[in-house]
Amino acid sequence: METAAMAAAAGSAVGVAAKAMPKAGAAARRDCQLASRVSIVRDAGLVSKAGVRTRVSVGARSVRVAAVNSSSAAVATPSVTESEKAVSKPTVLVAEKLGAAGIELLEKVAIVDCSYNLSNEDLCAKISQCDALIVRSGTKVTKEVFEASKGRLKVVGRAGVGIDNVDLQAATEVGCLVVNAPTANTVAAAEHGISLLTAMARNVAQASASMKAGKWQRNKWVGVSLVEKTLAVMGFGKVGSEVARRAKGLGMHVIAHDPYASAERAKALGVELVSFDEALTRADFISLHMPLTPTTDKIFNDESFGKCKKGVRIINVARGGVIDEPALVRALDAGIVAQAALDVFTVEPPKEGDALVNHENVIVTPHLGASTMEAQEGVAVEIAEAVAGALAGELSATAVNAPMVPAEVITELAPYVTLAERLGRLAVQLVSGGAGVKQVKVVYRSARADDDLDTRLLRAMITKGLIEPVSSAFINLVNADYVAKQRGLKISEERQPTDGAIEVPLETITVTIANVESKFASAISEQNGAITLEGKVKDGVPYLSRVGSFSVDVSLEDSIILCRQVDQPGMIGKVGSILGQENVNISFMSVGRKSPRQHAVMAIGVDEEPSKATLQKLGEIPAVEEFVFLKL
Ligand SMILES: NC(=O)c1ccc[n+]([C@@H]2O[C@H](COP(=O)([O-])OP(=O)(O)OC[C@H]3O[C@@H](n4cnc5c(N)ncnc54)[C@H](O)[C@@H]3O)[C@@H](O)[C@H]2O)c1
Ligand SMILES: O=C(O)[C@H](O)COP(=O)(O)O
Repeated sequence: METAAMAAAAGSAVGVAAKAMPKAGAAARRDCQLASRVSIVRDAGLVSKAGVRTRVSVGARSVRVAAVNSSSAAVATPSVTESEKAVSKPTVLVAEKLGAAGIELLEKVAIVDCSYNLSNEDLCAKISQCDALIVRSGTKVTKEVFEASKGRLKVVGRAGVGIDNVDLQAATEVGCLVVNAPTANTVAAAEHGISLLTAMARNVAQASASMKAGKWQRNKWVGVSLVEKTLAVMGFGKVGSEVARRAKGLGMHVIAHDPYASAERAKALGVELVSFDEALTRADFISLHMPLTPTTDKIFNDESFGKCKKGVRIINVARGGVIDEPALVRALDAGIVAQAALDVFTVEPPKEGDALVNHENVIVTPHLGASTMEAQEGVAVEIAEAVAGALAGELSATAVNAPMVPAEVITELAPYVTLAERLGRLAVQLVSGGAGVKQVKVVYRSARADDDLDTRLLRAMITKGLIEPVSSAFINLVNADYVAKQRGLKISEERQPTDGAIEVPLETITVTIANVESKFASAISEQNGAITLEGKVKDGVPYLSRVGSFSVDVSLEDSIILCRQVDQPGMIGKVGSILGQENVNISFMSVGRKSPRQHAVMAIGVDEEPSKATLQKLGEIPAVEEFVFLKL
C-alpha cells in the first residue's frame, strides 16, 4: 500500500502493472519490486484484503492490447498468446528511431509501438492509447499532445539531452513525468564538436566537395591552425567540458563561460572561467554548449557578434535557437565571423535555400551530434530503463519535471507517505459545505535536523489525499504543487523538533484545515479552531492518533467511523452489535476521552462500508452525539 501511494506520487504507472520484468541490471532491481508494482494498481481499483492483492479490471486502463499502426516503420504485432500475456502491460509509443537494445528492454515490460514520422495529428490520435512516449529532438510534444492523451500518458522519455521540444509546463499540469537520457550522447556530441572545429579550420567539407566536382584547388583551401589559439567554450557542462578536454589535447588555450559551472572543475581541467563578454573578446574559436532557455535564446546576436574578435570562428552543436541566425549571416558577410560550423538550427530541417546553410563560409551537418552507433545504443538503453522504471513506479533519477528524491529516502519514508495521503484523505472528508479547503497546515514532529528530512513526498501525498477525493484530478509528485496552486490551496509546513530518536524519521504528522466547518464537530481542535488530525507510524503501519482534541489509536488500513458519545459502559458492545448485524467487520476500535463519563470519541476501523441504515442506527444510540463515516 505504501508503494501504491509512492508510485502515484512519482507520477508513474497508476493503473499499470508490468508483470514480465527483465532480470538483468537496473531492470532486475525492478523485478525485485514486483510486489510493490502490483500494489501500484490499488489506486486504480485494486481489491486488497488480508494482505492479498489482486489486480482487477479498471475499465480500459487495465486491459491493453497493442493498437499497432500498420503504417509503422517497425511493428511487432503480438500473437494471441502474447496478447494474452500482454493484457496488463503498459503501451509505449516510440515515435523516433531508437536503438535495438532499448526496444528489446522495453519489450520485456511493455507493448512497444514503433511508429516513426507521425504527423502531429497522428500523434494526437494515437496518444490516448499510450502510457509512455519516447521521442528524440524531432517530435514536438506540445500541450495539444498532452491534452489529447486524456490523462493516460504518464511518462515522456526524451532519448537525448535537450528537452526543448517537450512542453514541460503542459506535462507538469497533467502530472506526466518527463525523463531524459542525459549522459549517453555526451562524448558523441563532444566528438562532433571537435570534428566540426577541425573540419572548419581546414576547409575539409569545401575541399572535398570541390574535388568531387573535378577540381584540384590547393591554394584556395588553405586553412588555419588550432595550436596556441584560444577556444571559448560557452556552457561548461557535460559536453562543454569534454570538448574542453579534447581541445587542450590539440594544444589550444581553453577558456569557458558558464554562470553555474564550478570553478574547481574548470581548474582541474586547466580551463579559465570568464565572463560572457571576456569570452567573446578573447576567443579565436567559440564553441556553443549551453541549453536553449529563455535566457540563452538568441544570446548570439548583432550585439554579441559586435564584441567578438574580427575573424572569430563559431561552432554550434547545442541548439540553433541560441544564435540569431540572420545576425550570424550579417556577421559572416561583414567578416566579423570568418567561418561557422553548425549542427543545429532554429528550424529543423531549415527551409530550402536558407541563407546560413548556403553561405560559402559555413559548413553544416543535419543535427548529427548524438548520431554515433555507440551513443544511440547507449541513449536507447538509458531512456528505456528510465521509462520502464517510471512505469514500474520508481522515482526517476533523470526526471526533468519532478523533484529528485533519493531511493533510500523513498524507502525510509514509505509508511509515512501512506500516512500523509490518508490524513489528507480523511481530513478533507471532515469538511462540511461552503467555502472549500484553502488553508492547510502540516506539522512534522521529528528529532531529525531540517536538512535530514525531505518532506516533498509527504506534502505531495497530503495534497493528493486532500484533492483527489473531492475532484477528478490525478495528483502525483509531478503536479501536486501545481494543482494545489491552481485550486488556491495553500499548504504551509512547520517542523517541530523533538528529543526522540533520530533513527525514526517522524514522530507525528498533523494536518489542520483552517477556516472551515466540520461535519464532525469534535474534529475541530479546541486549541486552534481548525479540523485537526494527527497520525503516526507504528511498526510500519500508519495510525490515526488524534482527532481534534481527542487522542485515538486506530490503524489507517480500512475505512473508519468516528463517533462522539457520552462515555458510559456498554457503548462498545452496542456499536459492535449494530455493525455485526449487517456483517460489517470491525478491524480496530479505540476510545479517546478527556475524563471518565464525559465526552469520548470512538474510532472504529471497518472492513466493509456500512449501509446508510446501519449508520443511522448508530446515530440513534442515545449516548451517541455525532458520527461520521470516512472512506480510505
Ligand atoms: N547536437 C547534438 O546532437 C547534441 C547532442 C548532445 C547535446 N546537445 C545539446 O548540447 C547542449 C549541452 O548539453 P550537455 O549535455 O552538456 O548539458 P549540460 O546541462 O550538462 O550543460 C549545459 C551547461 O550550460 C550551462 N549554461 C546554462 N545557461 C548558460 C548561459 N546562459 N551561459 C553559459 N552557460 C550556460 C549550464 O550551467 C550547464 O553547465 C544542450 O543544449 C543539448 O541539448 C546537442
Ligand atoms: O539534445 C540532444 O540530446 C541532442 O540534440 C540529440 O538529439 P537527437 O536525439 O535528436 O539526435
